Amino acid sequence: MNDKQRVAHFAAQRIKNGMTVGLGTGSTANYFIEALATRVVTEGLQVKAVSSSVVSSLKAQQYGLPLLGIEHISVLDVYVDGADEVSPDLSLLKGRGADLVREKLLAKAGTEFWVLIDQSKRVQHIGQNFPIPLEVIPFAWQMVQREVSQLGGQGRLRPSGNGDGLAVTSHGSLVLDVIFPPELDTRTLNDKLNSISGIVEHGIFFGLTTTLFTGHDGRIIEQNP
Ligand SMILES: O=C[C@H](O)[C@H](O)[C@H](O)COP(=O)(O)O
Repeated sequence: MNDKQRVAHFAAQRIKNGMTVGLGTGSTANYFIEALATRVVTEGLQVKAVSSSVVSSLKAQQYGLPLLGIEHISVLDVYVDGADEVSPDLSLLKGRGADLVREKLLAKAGTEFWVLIDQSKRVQHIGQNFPIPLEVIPFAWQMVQREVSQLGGQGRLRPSGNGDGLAVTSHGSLVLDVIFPPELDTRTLNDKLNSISGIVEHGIFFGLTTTLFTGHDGRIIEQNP
């Protein structure tokens, strides 16, 4: 078992009977879905799941987890997902995939938001290893690019996987991957990005994590903000 599998398994043991659980997207979220489904089968655990992407829906379906459509809920007991970066104040960078909109909606709808990572995701500041993904309304991308450049951001549209087109998210947006000056603190950047018209959603998850579980050398470290 690697650290991602171990942390996913650990979090799945924390789910209680009757909970509505949001399922994240990515390899760690997939391990969590598998571990949760195993409890449903072996222990008769009763849960309802809401998925953040087509991929996690398919995974949940494959394991027989009962799914609710996101349009049918307004609140969750817990949302469980991975992250691309986590800073010491438990801010996150997410969105290397294409499911940012649903991921942030579910993170906000969760009474709790559990973040599952291995040690490689720990950073000193958000944006250290990856640009910040901004999901933008396609016709507004140049206006958004101009606004972020006034904050010192250097952005380019994300190419599609094969490189001969543009990446389109599951929400139908384009993605501007933007590198911001490191001295711009996460809270300020989060506030500024929230206020730019044309940005549908962005990859900074500020003040949302309720518990961080880190798998590190076979141990689980649990932290609250
Ligand atoms: O959009 C992608 C999500 O933010 C993932 O949670 C993130 O990329 C982490 O993925 P993984 O668990 O595969 O490292």
